[in-house]
Amino acid sequence: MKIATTIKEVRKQVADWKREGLTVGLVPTMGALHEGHASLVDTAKEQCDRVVTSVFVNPTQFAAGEDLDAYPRDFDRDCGVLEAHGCDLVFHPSVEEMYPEGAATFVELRSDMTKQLCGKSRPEHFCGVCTVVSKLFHIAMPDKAFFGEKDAQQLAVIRQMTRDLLFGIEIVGCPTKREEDGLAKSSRNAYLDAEERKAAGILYQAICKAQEYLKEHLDTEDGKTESQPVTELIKDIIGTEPLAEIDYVDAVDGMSLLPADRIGDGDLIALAVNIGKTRLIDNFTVRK
Ligand SMILES: Nc1ncnc2c1ncn2[C@@H]1O[C@H](COP(=O)(O)OP(=O)(O)OP(=O)(O)O)[C@@H](O)[C@H]1O
Ligand SMILES: CC(C)(CO)[C@@H](O)C(=O)[O-]
Ligand code: BAL
Repeated sequence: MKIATTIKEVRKQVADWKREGLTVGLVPTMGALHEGHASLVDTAKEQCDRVVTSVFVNPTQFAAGEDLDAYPRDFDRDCGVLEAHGCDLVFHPSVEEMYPEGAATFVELRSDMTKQLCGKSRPEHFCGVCTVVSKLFHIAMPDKAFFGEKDAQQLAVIRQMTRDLLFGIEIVGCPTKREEDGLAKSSRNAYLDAEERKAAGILYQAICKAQEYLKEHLDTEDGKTESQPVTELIKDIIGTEPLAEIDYVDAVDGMSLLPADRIGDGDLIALAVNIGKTRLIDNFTVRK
């Protein structure tokens, strides 16, 4: 496995691969890798001849006061994980490499999609994500790029940006990997102390109850049901956990991510919950 810190090195390696007729998959990450990230690399390996993983904690997607400085970083450990999963090239640039002095161009998706869900409490976040992902696409020029469904809004935003900017890259969504109690794996789980970690299980418990509810309540005629009882059910369950503070529990259209009064197959229920100081997100797609 090669390690590159400059754009030039990545471009040269990718150009060599393309000359040989090999396909390239890109897995963008912010490091502190866990089995969720590893599953993205595994899927990329299955679908592409060569896999590039970026490890870059992107400052522009963090607002002032968020956890940019505290965000876990352990590049040596990350390299061990990536090597074990057959990654071919790791791109680990400096902030100056990705944002050269004076860089003032940003990529912004001007649609209500970025104003829903996490966009309500993180209004600048998706602009930072779109900007860095565009840069990574230009650098690695992948055939396919792999993103987790845990970050469902990010996946939808990147799909639209990729279409709008004519990147010609296939975006592949990958299922959420979970801990034994169902908690979605996340780099930020490392912030939780033992008591908070136990409390965090409430998110998945609420999701499972909501899925059970939906199995019984999807209308036989149009395959839909009212959203509010489902989101209220989730809120009530999470409300039983004293360490949990809800940011949002929303039901949205699966394509536009706009609020939906009635939901059915393909729509999304997404939540963000603070456990102590740690903000956790999770979601599921409604299935008939
Ligand atoms: N549990 C998971 N299962 C599958 N993919 C995941 C999981 N967690 C993160 N990913 C995906 O890995 C990619 C990189 O995510 P990132 O580095 O932000 O990790 P993270 O664990 O989501 O961190 P954070 O704590 O910041 O949310 C994203 O596409 C993300 O959706
Ligand atoms: C896509 C991404 C790597 C961009 O910094 C980040 O938002 C993430 O890790 O999900
Ligand atoms: N996985 C999303 C990265 C972030 O929360 O900044």
